Amino acid sequence: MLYHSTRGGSERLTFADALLAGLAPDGGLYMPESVPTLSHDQIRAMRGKPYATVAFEVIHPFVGGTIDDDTLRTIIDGAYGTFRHTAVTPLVQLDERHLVMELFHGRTLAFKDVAMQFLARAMDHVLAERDQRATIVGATSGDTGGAAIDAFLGRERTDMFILYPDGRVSDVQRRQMTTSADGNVHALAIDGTFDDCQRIVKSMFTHTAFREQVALSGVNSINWARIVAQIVYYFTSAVALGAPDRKVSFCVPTGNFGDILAGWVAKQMGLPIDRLIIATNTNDILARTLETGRYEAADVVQTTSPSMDIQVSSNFERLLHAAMGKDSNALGELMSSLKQSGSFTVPEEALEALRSDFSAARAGEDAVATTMKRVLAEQGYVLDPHTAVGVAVAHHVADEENLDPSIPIITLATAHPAKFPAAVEAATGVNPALPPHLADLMERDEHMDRLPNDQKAVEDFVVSKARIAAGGA
Ligand SMILES: Cc1ncc(COP(=O)(O)O)c(C=O)c1O
Ligand SMILES: N[C@@H](CCOP(=O)(O)O)C(=O)O
Repeated sequence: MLYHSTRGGSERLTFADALLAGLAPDGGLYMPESVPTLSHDQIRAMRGKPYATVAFEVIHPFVGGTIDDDTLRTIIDGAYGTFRHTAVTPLVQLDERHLVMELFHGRTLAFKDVAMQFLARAMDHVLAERDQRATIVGATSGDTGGAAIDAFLGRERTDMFILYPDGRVSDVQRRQMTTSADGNVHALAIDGTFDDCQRIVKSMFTHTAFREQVALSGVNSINWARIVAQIVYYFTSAVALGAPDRKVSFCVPTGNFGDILAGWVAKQMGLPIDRLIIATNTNDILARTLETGRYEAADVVQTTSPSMDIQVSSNFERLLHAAMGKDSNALGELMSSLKQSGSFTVPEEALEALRSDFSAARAGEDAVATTMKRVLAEQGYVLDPHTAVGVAVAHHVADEENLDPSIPIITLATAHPAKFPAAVEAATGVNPALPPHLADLMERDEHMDRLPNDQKAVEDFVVSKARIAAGGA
């Protein structure tokens, strides 16, 4: 199993190399040369198995032997042993047709924990095996940062720098990043949006001298290993509802397009998924793209679902690459157009391919608040605002597109309501409590560095702090 860049660079990497590399030097994202498939018998046999067992079966073919089987099992067991629910990602029925899959039982209360706990252990293993160090730089709109800092806590082979948009994350999210006891972790408040943070991080990967000087690595969903670990819960949830003998649809609160891309890969692997529904908040670039064929960035609007306040969805490039028949040159032209003019037009054939798998809609702020209130009143269940975007869109698309009512729709519950208490309380009157391990979060001391929205300033900071740049072993 080898990986290549969406932009067509000639290098072919193993899973372990792609894991450390993060983003390709040509600015593209790594993709497997082919997607492994699972037969219906293999999928059926997943029923009733523990999450970690299914995780091994799904992840194993992508790893291609670059991590030995016993170590891979240990990594997976360790990762999912950190979850507070034995099912890891349990399903909750909202009504006859709609369910939510709770992805927030990990240490930082967001779906990012599912993949990050795997990624940190896998990366640590590969670095130890090679006796190497790495400098991790990541961009976050709130959740990836906290999850990465927690998962890499105390790992001696990495220094971590997390860029977040100053003033645009919730207090709980910020404190999960700024109260780490680990001296190798740096929370950087950037004077800009998440898109600015992500642009800086991605440009660092194409700055060869810097990349090599600090042995740059990434933990955002531009790293293929993140996607792989996120594929697993599509399988566990679908088989719990009768797959492969029954189809399931998924509705995914979407920003950087990593989570829903994992669902699309699950479908390529043979999981019978009916619709993949992209749910956006007011920052609705993906919903507009599916409707009009124009990918057109607008100014980011701050919403009550801040982790989805994103315009440039990195993983959309992976989907476009497949939808355009892996034509890296044509894809490269679209990406240049995006860089120069902030927009591009999806070729007609590719658009048709996207529409055959995906539906999309947006939920504005009123719909989000109304959905939180309604679901509490009708089902006694408290949604976080991101999940509420998903539930609102799932209902809307089911009605609008007249979807087959016998096919259940699972909305991914991507965060715990306690991460966004102000928005939840304003909509429902309920003030959700943090779990015991975070009970003193709001009293802990905070440490962060404020930096301008400028790649050079961030690179200089990283070089001045990263132990590898100072010749650390
Ligand atoms: C709570 C929450 N929901 C949804 C999303 C969107 O996920 P993705 O970026 O994978 O599309 C994010 C951030 O990525 C998030 O933190
Ligand atoms: N919503 C994310 C944005 C980054 O997403 P990633 O999945 O690419 O790491 C966040 O909360 O940071």
